[in-house]
Amino acid sequence: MKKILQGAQVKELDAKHISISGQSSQELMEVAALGFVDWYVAQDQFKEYGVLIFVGAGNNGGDGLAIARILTNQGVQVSVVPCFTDPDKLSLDASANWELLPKSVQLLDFNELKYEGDLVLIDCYLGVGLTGTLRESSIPIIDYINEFSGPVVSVDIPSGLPSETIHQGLAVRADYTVTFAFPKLSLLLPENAEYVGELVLVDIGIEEETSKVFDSNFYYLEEKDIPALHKSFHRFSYKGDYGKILIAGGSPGKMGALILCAKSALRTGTGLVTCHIEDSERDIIQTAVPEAMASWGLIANLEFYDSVGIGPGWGQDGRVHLLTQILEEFKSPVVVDADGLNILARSKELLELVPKNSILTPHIGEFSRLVGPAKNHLERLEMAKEFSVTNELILVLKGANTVISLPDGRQIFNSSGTKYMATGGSGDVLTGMITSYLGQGYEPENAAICGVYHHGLAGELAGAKKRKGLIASDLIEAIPETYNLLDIS
Ligand SMILES: NC(=O)C1=CN([C@@H]2O[C@H](COP(=O)(O)OP(=O)(O)OC[C@H]3O[C@@H](n4cnc5c(N)ncnc54)[C@H](OP(=O)(O)O)[C@@H]3O)[C@@H](O)[C@H]2O)[C@H](O)CC1
Ligand SMILES: [K+]
Repeated sequence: MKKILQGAQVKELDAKHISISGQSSQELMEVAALGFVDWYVAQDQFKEYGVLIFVGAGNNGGDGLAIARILTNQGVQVSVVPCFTDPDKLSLDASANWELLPKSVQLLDFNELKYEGDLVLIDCYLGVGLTGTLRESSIPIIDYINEFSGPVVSVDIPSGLPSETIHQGLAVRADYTVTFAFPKLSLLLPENAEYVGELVLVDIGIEEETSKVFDSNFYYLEEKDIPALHKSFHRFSYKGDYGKILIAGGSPGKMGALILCAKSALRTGTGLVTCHIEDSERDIIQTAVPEAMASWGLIANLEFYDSVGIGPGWGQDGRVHLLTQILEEFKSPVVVDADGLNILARSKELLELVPKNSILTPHIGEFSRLVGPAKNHLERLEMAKEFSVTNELILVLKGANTVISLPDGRQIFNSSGTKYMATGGSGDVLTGMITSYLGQGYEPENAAICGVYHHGLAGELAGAKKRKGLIASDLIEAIPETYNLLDIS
């Protein structure tokens, strides 16, 4: 899994990579530029466009000059706007790429900018080398980029955006940010979403091993990390091997949440699902999910189950005794969501009963009730880490880049998902998936990671077809497709 380093560590990371690989820094810049161009030319929406590249004096500008050359050689019409006064002051690698710039590239003076036709503006003005507050002289350049009528693509980071913090001042507001090696932390903070646009990560061949020595608790979860975390089953496996799970949830008027949770657990691969419900609701569950069983009253034989999911659509009144029973009698990790979390938030004694390594899946509102209100996402991340470490629990903080906080202090940002997943029942589906993996015998950490990643991927697959018409049931239908896509059997 990729580590998320600080912007200031990029130079050290490059230096370490260069010493290990024997590649020069200019070659690394070339790899980055080629990676960008590969992504760019694959974008159908830009097919008929020329490009206007804003280039700064540092290596971000160097990337831009290399991109200008490569795109020109591929037949794209390229103009460059040098945002520096003296080419002699360019960084070493930027200067080398300045010399290599084809004569056919038009150089445009920023103060006399006039252009015609459909253009994509590529922002290679400032990268992670930005220090302190933006200088006066940068303001007109960034203002210009933000007033540009066409699409804006920022390279590595939107110019003016610091790489670790929440930003409120002036910075490029990009439609796309194509970042190299690893996503900078600021690109993952919801408060910065207006600057970042759609985030694309381009691998530049720096081995994960190289970043091992750097100090960071933040990681970025990608598709390539997932297959190795899955357990494999064989043809003699029987339904008991796939896990027997109990879901305690649902209440009159909120049976839908439980139904979604149970169905998603089945689609994730669970062999036997039992729903613990109120007596009055048994017809609903048996009709809606014939594959599931139902139980009611006190839970008779908790030891029969491999995992327990608690909370979807449950309500809080009259549930405390049942939650206490589960937490006291079920000694293995459980999954707690929704009203299960709300009860824990009210009763810290119950929180202490939650088995170690259990997985709690709050959205921001539930997080704020359970852990406390945060003034921003950075503070929330710090609180989440502290909560996980202190209580030895796994906390899945749901959002655009869901963050999994682990008891050893690591925090993993998920990369899969789509905006279309912000729909009722999406969280219930996630609970079903994580409970399912836990019941299949996955380590709790892997259950949380696989659940979160496949949930997001199901969202991408369903979202590609249904867009804003996506509903939670579409996510469930797309779970099997995620196994096909990742070749997981
Ligand atoms: N491993 C990788 O990810 C690679 C990244 N690459 C690219 O390199 C940049 C980082 O390049 P660097 O040269 O360190 O710095 P930048 O180009 O981002 O920025 C330097 C210029 O910014 C000016 N600057 C600094 N602070 C301010 C400010 N507050 N206001 C305005 N301007 C500022 C600085 O000016 P000076 O006068 O101080 O020199 C420089 O002009 C990374 O983001 C990637 O794009 C590599 O190409 C490949 C490997
Ligand atoms: K930039």
